Amino acid sequence: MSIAVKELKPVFTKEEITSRVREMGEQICKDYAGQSLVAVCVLKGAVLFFSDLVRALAPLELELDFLRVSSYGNDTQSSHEVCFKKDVELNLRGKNVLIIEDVIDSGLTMQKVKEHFLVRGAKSVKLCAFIDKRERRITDIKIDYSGFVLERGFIVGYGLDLAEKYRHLPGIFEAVVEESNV
Ligand SMILES: O=P(O)(O)OC[C@H]1O[C@H](OP(=O)(O)OP(=O)(O)O)[C@H](O)[C@@H]1O
Ligand code: HPA
Ligand SMILES: [Mg+2]
Repeated sequence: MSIAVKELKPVFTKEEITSRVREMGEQICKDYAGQSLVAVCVLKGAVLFFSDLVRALAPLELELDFLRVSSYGNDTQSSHEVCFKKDVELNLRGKNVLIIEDVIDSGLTMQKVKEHFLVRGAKSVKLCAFIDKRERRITDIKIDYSGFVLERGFIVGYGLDLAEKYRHLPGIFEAVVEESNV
């Protein structure tokens, strides 16, 4: 199966993203005032959102760490197999963990990652996702902080990829694709 991108339709501009990230940062700072926190970036997709958001959390006592999981490969559909490729390095026992993710789609990735941190002894695990995409959800994962809700559409940019492309774009776009068996 090959996937060709026919068009990139603008969904959120760089300015809309910046303003929403600032609001999310203010809310998280209020909620965690006086507490320490480990912010975990879920690589690769969350890398741009993470680096913007943590700078909006400057008043908090924060540690940063990175996890790498993958389930989409080069496709626009989840393989339903969440493959852990790199674990966090900090000891999470007794810590407040905030998972920072680019998109929740089926919810499978976050279901597995949340369970993983609870097993590692975190005191609390909350989820912050920039895009909450609803149509393909098959879990009842709770998103504690979400940037924007979308019903459908495979999106790219601001860290999100299609077959590793488009992650570097500062805005978010819907990739209109054509699939063929050749
Ligand atoms: O809710 P789900 O259906 O599980 O989809 C969401 C996950 O899929 C993407 O990761 P991907 O497997 O593409 O890896 P990547 O972050 O390296 O792009 C995205 O970054 C999320 O981690
Ligand atoms: O819409 C999406 N775009 C990019 N990666 C994704 N992973 C799950 N959903 C998406
Ligand atoms: Mg991806």
